[in-house]
Amino acid sequence: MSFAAFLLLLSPTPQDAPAPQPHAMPGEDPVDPYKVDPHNAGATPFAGDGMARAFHGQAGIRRIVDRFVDSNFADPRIGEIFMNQDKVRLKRVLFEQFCFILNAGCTYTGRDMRTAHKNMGVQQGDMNRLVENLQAAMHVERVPFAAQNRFLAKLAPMRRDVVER
Ligand code: HEM
Repeated sequence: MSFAAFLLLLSPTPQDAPAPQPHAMPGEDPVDPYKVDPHNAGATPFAGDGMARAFHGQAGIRRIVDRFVDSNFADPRIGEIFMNQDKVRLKRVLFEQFCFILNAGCTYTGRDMRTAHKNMGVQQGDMNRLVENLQAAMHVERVPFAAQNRFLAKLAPMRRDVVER
């Protein structure tokens, strides 16, 4: 038997394999189906390439998102909300969202903010803490302060879809 045929034997049959999620990366948990729409990102992108440059392009955005997500998971105040959530997916879609909004050349394929944060019980204090973690990650990447604040101002209105009252 050829090596390729042997591998085929080992692979799960189509009936066993869960339906692949469009856009998902290896290691992600499946999520309930939803419609992919750029509006799901919750904000319109900046014009021009100034913001993308301030964040050091896709590589810089990737570093910020990785650090930001890790700090949220490790956070003594809000880490509990992230516990048992899919970090692989969160890093991917959050990168897409930031990259899309910063006009750095990405499409957002994640869920809308209301659906993504439904029944999570997020309070205003949690949101403040998350913003502090984002500020710290942008600071490490040396994003100029004015650009940090322009970006935070884009995210601020999403509060109404994230925070529960
Ligand atoms: C403007 C503020 C926020 C933005 C832009 C944002 C963005 C996102 C995005 C893009 C996703 C992934 C959506 C998807 O999987 O399709 C997500 C999921 C998540 N967010 Fe946020 N988020 C915000 C605030 C918060 C806050 C304040 C918390 C809690 C302190 C939080 C906790 C989570 C958790 C735990 C998930 C994972 C949900 C899951 O996998 O089912 N988020 N968020």
